[in-house]
Amino acid sequence: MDLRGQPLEISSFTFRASTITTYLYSPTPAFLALIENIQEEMAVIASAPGKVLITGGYLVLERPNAGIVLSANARFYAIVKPLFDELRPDSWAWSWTDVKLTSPQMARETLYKMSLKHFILQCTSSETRNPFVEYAVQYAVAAAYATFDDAKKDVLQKQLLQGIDITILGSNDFYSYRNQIEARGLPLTPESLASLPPFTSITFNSEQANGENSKPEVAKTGLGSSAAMTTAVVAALLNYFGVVNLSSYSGSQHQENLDVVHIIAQTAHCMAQGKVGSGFDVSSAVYGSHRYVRFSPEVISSAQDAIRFMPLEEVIAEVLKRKWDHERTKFSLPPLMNLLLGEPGTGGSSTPSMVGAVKKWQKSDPQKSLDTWNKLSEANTTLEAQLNYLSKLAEEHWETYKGVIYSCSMNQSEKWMEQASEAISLEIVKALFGAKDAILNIRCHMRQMGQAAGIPIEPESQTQLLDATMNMPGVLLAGVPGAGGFDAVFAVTLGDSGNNLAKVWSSHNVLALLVKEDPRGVSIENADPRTNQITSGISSVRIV
Ligand SMILES: Nc1ncnc2c1ncn2[C@@H]1O[C@H](COP(=O)(O)OP(=O)(O)O)[C@@H](O)[C@H]1O
Ligand SMILES: C[C@@](O)(CCOP(=O)(O)OP(=O)(O)O)CC(=O)O
Repeated sequence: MDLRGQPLEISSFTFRASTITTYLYSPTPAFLALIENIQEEMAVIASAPGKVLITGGYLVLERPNAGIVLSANARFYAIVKPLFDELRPDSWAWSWTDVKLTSPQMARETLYKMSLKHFILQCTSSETRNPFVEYAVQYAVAAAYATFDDAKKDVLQKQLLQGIDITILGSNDFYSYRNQIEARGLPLTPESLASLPPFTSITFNSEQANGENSKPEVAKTGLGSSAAMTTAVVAALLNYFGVVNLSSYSGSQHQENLDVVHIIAQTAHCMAQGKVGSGFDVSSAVYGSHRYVRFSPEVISSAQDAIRFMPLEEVIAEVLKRKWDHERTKFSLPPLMNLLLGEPGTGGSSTPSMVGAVKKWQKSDPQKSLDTWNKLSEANTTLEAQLNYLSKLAEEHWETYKGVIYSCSMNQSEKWMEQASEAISLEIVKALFGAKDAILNIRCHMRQMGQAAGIPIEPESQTQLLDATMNMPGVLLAGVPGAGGFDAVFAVTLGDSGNNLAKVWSSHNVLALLVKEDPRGVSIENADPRTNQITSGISSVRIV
């Protein structure tokens, strides 16, 4: 069958891609031509979620401390396709190709030349650079060369000579639109957020990133746009080249594919950031919600050194072979519980400088800092255990669980005990209190850590907001996610109580975001999100 010129669906590519892997061990020229054609026609669209780290801020930087990370329905999209329709006749002699990166929300278009020998990108337009995407492209191409045999390398070479056209789009939820909402005279409500068009232009923070309290370049909510962006680009490229096939959702092959995406995205993200963080954000962008224990930093730091004297292809081959020992255990919120985020309008924080301050404090006061860390670790473990116990109770006693959660959702916690009429419901309420006490302990030790390190981990303004939030009917947990600071706060609410909380937040100038938990990790999309109209605002105007 001649497929030339025929439009192909992603689903047919999926089938072909798996067939490609099988047949390339003995490819015929006709078969290679067919593959080339299919790949030429295809745009690959990948998406990866943002995150909220609800326990484990700072501690998760050190193994074996765990962090509970929830992925969000806020997603970053990468659309990858050939830049030129046809191979130019003289292209066989080229030692470079073209890469175009478009970020419509930032009104940026950046052009690069990529060396086909070293896979290094050189910016040829004067536009601002995007190191996350640059590393993602270089490492994904190097990963393809590192894993392909000669026949596949030939196909890849031709695919690269067609140029790479990358478009990146982040859901509105990654960014703060408070200023636009205010400028349009709209109320500070989730409904106003939902009325914004999908992939609205991003507000740049007015202050320059040079002062000590410098704000990030864009007004963001703290959902980890760089990790989701890097992961989406890596996944789209690896799928486009045929290194992985992310379209099949189950089985050990899928897990292996996800692991390859994780290694390349994590390595690219670290290099772009110039530091090796815990990696929970890239991990949740790849695997979705889970309990995370970090990888040993050496798996990447050795690559950072090797890059100076080894060809990139060999460095990446080596990184792929290393023992990646990050742990990811299934975790999800118990049923009938919802994640809610509230943006207090204080502008976001710079995480690296806060991490630096905590590390400095650990060095200067090892005894006390260890004591605080041990207490924090204990409280984190308790919260996790209580939530897991609630999930178990829900599974074993669904009707009772449902009844208790709904009645507690309409009451402040001081009245929760009254909702328990027999042994099982009492057990459920006790576990709710166990979780609530644990988050209060976590907050207390986080505040102590902030005071000792001289940084606002839970600043006074957030303390007031969180205390008021925890006193609202149906609120189980509230806290500062991740590193804390002035980013959006989180709450976990019972039943439908999140709607009421959103209203109360609005009346206190706190904007409830449209973000919900969505356990899905990286995935391949079958349509451009701009035509598909995928936004959390459209999927739900209601909060919970
Ligand atoms: N839609 C986008 N297009 C291009 N670059 C983006 C986009 N969204 C975020 N970025 C870039 O990603 C970086 C944000 O990363 P970072 O400061 O680590 O924030 P986060 O905590 O959200 O990961 C910024 O440099 C920003 O320029
Ligand atoms: C301190 C940390 O443990 C958590 C930081 O969490 P955030 O969610 O605040 O992170 P950013 O998205 O980078 O702002 C550092 C780490 O684990 O890397």
